[in-house]
Amino acid sequence: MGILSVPGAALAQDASPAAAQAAKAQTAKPNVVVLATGGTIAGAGASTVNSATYTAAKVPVDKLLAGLPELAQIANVRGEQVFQIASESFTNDNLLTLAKRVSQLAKQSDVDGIVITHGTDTLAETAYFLSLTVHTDKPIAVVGSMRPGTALSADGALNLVNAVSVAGSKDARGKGVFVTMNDEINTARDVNKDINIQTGAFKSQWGPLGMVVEGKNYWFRAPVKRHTMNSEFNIDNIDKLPQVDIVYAYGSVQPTAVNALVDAGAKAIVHAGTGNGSVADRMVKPLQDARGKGVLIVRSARVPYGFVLRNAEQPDDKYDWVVAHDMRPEKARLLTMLALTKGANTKELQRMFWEY
Ligand SMILES: N[C@@H](CCC(=O)O)C(=O)O
Repeated sequence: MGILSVPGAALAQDASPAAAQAAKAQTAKPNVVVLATGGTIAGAGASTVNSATYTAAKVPVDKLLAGLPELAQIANVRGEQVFQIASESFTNDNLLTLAKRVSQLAKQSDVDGIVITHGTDTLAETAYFLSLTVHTDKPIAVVGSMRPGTALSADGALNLVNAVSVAGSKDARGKGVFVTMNDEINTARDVNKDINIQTGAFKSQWGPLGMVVEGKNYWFRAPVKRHTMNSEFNIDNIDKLPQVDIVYAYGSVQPTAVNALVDAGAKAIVHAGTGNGSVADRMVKPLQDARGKGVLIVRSARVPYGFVLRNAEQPDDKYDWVVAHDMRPEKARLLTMLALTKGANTKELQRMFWEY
């Protein structure tokens, strides 16, 4: 018998088995906070056939949660609207504000797990930033959707239910920050948005950690890289992030962007090179000159899979450059910013790219 159909007489008795059972079920459920930041998961289109034409960041978190009574069976859920933006407009300040709030909540004894709803465009960046900076063993699940809730076969509802389920589970503790979309549980470090128009958009080149199906987690692997509790970065001690920018490689590329960024005060430049992080001959000197002025140079690749080898393609030891290992340029930028908050030199930054 459901709690709502318990007769009034039974409710009036403090010690009735039904009331006691309901109270126990309430306390046994995990407490999960949903921090909403916008994106398609809070988007709305003009009609059900608008799967790609819609406005992101429209629906407030309370309305999102109220539309999903299923959540109450999994956890005691409450929402907070942190931002209401499309994620391509996320800034360093947004990252700091969000991570600090996540850290505060994670310290509360009445919070068991945290979900962040987010636009998918930079979702993987935010997830990685949280995994590098929030010291907690409580599960953090970052989630979005590829279709607005108004569309046919909208994916946000199940993605959000799965995120709450993962964030509330004991077996997810200590495994860091997750991206839970399309039934998969991916680790924040490895996952990226690889497709811009399908629901199976998020992929990790090293494979998902597991799957969440009907509220149960099925784990197949665990992250081996440093994250959350084992990170040397702590958002509680970071109030500002230095300027780090990305330079993209392509045929006929010229040093214009590198020079302009150095002049604009970049403290590090991530070079999104071709192939194995290769650098055009005419770009080598400008990058060396930038390094000579104290700017850190990180050699990454615009190729989505594989990884960049040190001293292959370019003599990194000789030039005092760093390689981004398997980090995509936009994630390499995050780790580099955090390294700079600690005054890291190239040796320390390289060590961080191997470890995180
Ligand atoms: N570009 C928007 C919508 C895309 C999405 O959430 O899937 C954003 O990242 O917030």
